[in-house]
Amino acid sequence: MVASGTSRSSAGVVRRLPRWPVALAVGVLALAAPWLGFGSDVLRQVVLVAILALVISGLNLSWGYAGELALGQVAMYAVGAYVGAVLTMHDVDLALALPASAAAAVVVGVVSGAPGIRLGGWGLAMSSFFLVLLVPDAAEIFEQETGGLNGLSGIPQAKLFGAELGETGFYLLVIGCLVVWLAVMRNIVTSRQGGLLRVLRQSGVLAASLGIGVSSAKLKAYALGAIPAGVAGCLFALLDGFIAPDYFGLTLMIAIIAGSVLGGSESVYGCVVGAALLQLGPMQVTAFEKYALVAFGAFLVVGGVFFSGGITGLISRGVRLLARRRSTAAAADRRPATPSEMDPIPGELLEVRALVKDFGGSRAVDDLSLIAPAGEVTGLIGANGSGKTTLLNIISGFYTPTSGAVAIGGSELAGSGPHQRARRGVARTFQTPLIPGSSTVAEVVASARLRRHRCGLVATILRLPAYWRARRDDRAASTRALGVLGIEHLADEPASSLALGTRRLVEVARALAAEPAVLLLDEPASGLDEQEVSDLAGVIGRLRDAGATVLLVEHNFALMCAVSDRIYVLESGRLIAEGTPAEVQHDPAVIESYLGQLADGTSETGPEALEAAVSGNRVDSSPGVGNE
Ligand SMILES: Nc1ncnc2c1ncn2[C@@H]1O[C@H](COP(=O)(O)OP(=O)(O)OP(=O)(O)O)[C@@H](O)[C@H]1O
Repeated sequence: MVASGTSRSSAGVVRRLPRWPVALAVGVLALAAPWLGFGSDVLRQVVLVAILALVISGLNLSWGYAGELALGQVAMYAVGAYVGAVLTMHDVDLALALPASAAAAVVVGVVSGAPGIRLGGWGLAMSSFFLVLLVPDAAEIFEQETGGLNGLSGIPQAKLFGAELGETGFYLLVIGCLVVWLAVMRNIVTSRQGGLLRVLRQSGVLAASLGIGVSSAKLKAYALGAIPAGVAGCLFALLDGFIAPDYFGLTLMIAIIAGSVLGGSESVYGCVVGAALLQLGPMQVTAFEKYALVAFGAFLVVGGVFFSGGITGLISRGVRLLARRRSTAAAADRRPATPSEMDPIPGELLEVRALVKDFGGSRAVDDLSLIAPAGEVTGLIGANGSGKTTLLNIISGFYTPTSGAVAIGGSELAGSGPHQRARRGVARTFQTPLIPGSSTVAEVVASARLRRHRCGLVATILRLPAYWRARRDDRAASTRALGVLGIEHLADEPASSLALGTRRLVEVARALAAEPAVLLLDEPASGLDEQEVSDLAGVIGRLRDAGATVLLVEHNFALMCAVSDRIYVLESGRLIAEGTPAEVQHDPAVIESYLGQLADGTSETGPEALEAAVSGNRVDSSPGVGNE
């Protein structure tokens, strides 16, 4: 079953080297600091770094990993601080006050984030920005509890399980919270949930096509990021026994973004680096306060321009370079190895009935009916703008048809969105491969399994048996899918660094790993060289032989004729011909449509002429989901 030549590259080995032992060693060292002779001043600075790191890590989760810029961390930090302070003043133990602060931050995050996420685009960034502006007003409205603009003083010393913590105890608590949170975050981002976040960041369209409910997944990431902010707020309130709305303003918001960019927003431990740089650097200078906004803005620009990926990204790149990643990856990204056998694919009948799609006044699909049976390749050709991608977008649920129906296995899919269609078994590739930037090939393929064998957050964080089962299942499925395409040896390579042809194969492997009832291939040969097209033809033929239902949209007429059992021809959204490749090649309507009558009244026929005509019509872009 497994492809030959599958030895792992040294780059892959380096990528998989765990970083947590280094982080754990730093954590243990920090915990031991009170006994290593450091004075109160130093310990206080470490506490401030840890608190800032907690807030930044929440932003990293929603922005760095899930790609949703949310500026509300400061507001959730403030909520945690006020809830923690008020509860402590009412003699509530920290064992309760800390989770309550986190919970309050999550509630505020969800309530304020939901509308922003639903709005899409910059909706969350805008709504969370306004949330930060509301902090002083909220403090004034609840003046009796919060002390209003003058702040809240007299917050007593923290008690944990009834015992006063003292300076050392409080220090250990703060560092302990950071260590535990970073362990939780690491377990999240190195799991399926992490894969889900990366898919979300790459593209909502991709996420939906993999069966992920985009809005709820984004909201979950945002809510998760609120937890460390709420905890940090509670700890901050107890540090000096005083808080005021001034502490939670725009300057801190910019500082947090700068810390995230500098440390590395797509990194678990980058938050500590970013927080330490800010806290131990500019925040120490008293005169800095006056120019803080400008300075943090400058950090942001410098970080964004010179270290995309932040300092931790820089270190990772250095380590990979040491392992001579470039040469190894180049060697690995060669032609596919001998593919392994394909398991049977339980394809289902796809039916499109009298479909119409209007965009404003223009009709993109006009009364189109076709069937794609299991165990066959059904081809769809047509000049640019003839409605092929629109049809794929309707089948996969991204567009709602004006009228008509789509059915799989005899049951209609009316009213279901793209993620529901994906769950029903519709898998697709895209004209431009959608591959999350920082994922390995194996992770990209395994992302097709995110909706299967659900493994909850608790099982993921605590590494319960359900987590290991899901992980084994994912690995086996991606190994199988990559094996049948002959690219299993690339499993640990960064997927986005591969050549276009290989990325297309990775997309097909991802679709295959979803065990699709219907497989939609949108121009898979575009941009491939002759050898790659021939490899692709072999793969499509084997998909058909394994029982898959394949609907192939392609401009490469030779490939279309070589692999299709039946071809449908579109012109301006209407079906003008259908039949076997031989029938279509000689169909007068097709010849007329692509070639027109020649000057001498004759017409040129055959696949070469048609292919030339179709390719001649080709331009590279048109609007719509498929053209992302
Ligand atoms: N989201 C949209 N809004 C408005 N018009 C659209 C949209 N998507 C597609 N169209 C229009 O519908 C028609 C069919 O486009 P479609 O992309 O489906 O064609 P196609 O056959 O896939 O072309 P290509 O081969 O270039 O991908 C075109 O006139 C296009 O401009």
